[in-house]
Amino acid sequence: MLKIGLTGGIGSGKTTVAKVFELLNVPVYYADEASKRLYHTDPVLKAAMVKHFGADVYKNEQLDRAHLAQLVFNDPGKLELLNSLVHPPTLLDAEKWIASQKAPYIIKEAALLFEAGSAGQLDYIIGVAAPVHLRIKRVMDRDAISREQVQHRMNRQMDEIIKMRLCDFIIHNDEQQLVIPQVLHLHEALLKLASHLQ
Ligand SMILES: CC(C)(COP(=O)(O)OP(=O)(O)OC[C@H]1O[C@@H](n2cnc3c(N)ncnc32)[C@H](O)[C@@H]1O)[C@@H](O)C(=O)NCCC(=O)NCCS
Ligand SMILES: Nc1ncnc2c1ncn2[C@@H]1O[C@H](COP(=O)(O)OP(=O)(O)OP(=O)(O)O)[C@@H](O)[C@H]1O
Repeated sequence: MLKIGLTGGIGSGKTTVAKVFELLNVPVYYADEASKRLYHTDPVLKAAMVKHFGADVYKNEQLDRAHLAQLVFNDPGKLELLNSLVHPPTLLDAEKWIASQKAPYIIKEAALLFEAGSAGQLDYIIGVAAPVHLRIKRVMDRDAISREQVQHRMNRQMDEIIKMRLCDFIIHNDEQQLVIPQVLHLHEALLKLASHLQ
């Protein structure tokens, strides 16, 4: 089974692209969803979160994401600490999920694939690229947040050009090219690559 990473900067369209792969019956692991689950189900992570970020990161047993985002995206040291707490259990969770799958190939979708050190888990990486102005606009519309809030997160991620250079395949999610034909083309190529492994 081939293990494929799917990454891109904030608002590039990773999740949108991942949903198209899911329609083609490709199992997809969403790292951001997994980390949000682990904040609630992993007692070691939960205790560390309370210890380092205070009891009010949880409200009625639910992680207060807006509060945590406010804390970490304005303070690089705090973000580094959060990453060091949540990325290792997410990597482990992904490994377990991958081991439980049966398919020609699976996809792991993550914004911070390179930054969190999970690229080594994977055979090939797909990058989703979109112009910065479009990424900012899409996230502002999707999350009803300000340009500055999007920019703060963007500033904490690897430069898009460097990230795309590290990828094996690129899907262009701009206003010129259609996404679905690109995904179909890549799906055929990945199935072929996977068949060589059997
Ligand atoms: C701080 C949290 C709770 C805010 O939650 P919120 O629902 O507002 O954002 P969400 O998780 O959906 O992230 C939206 C986008 O923000 C960007 N982003 C999220 N975490 C980070 C980070 N640690 N560094 C840089 N960018 C990030 C990504 O582009 C991501 O796709 C959350 O982002 C978080 O737990 N982050 C740390 C875990 C992580 O690194 N997740 C991202 C991929 S695994
Ligand atoms: N080709 C497109 N045309 C129009 N809207 C799009 C397109 N691709 C993505 N979007 C929209 O842009 C927003 C961001 O896309 P998506 O959530 O897939 O990005 P992402 O890379 O997963 O973002 P994040 O890093 O914040 O998790 C969503 O609201 C999505 O519906």
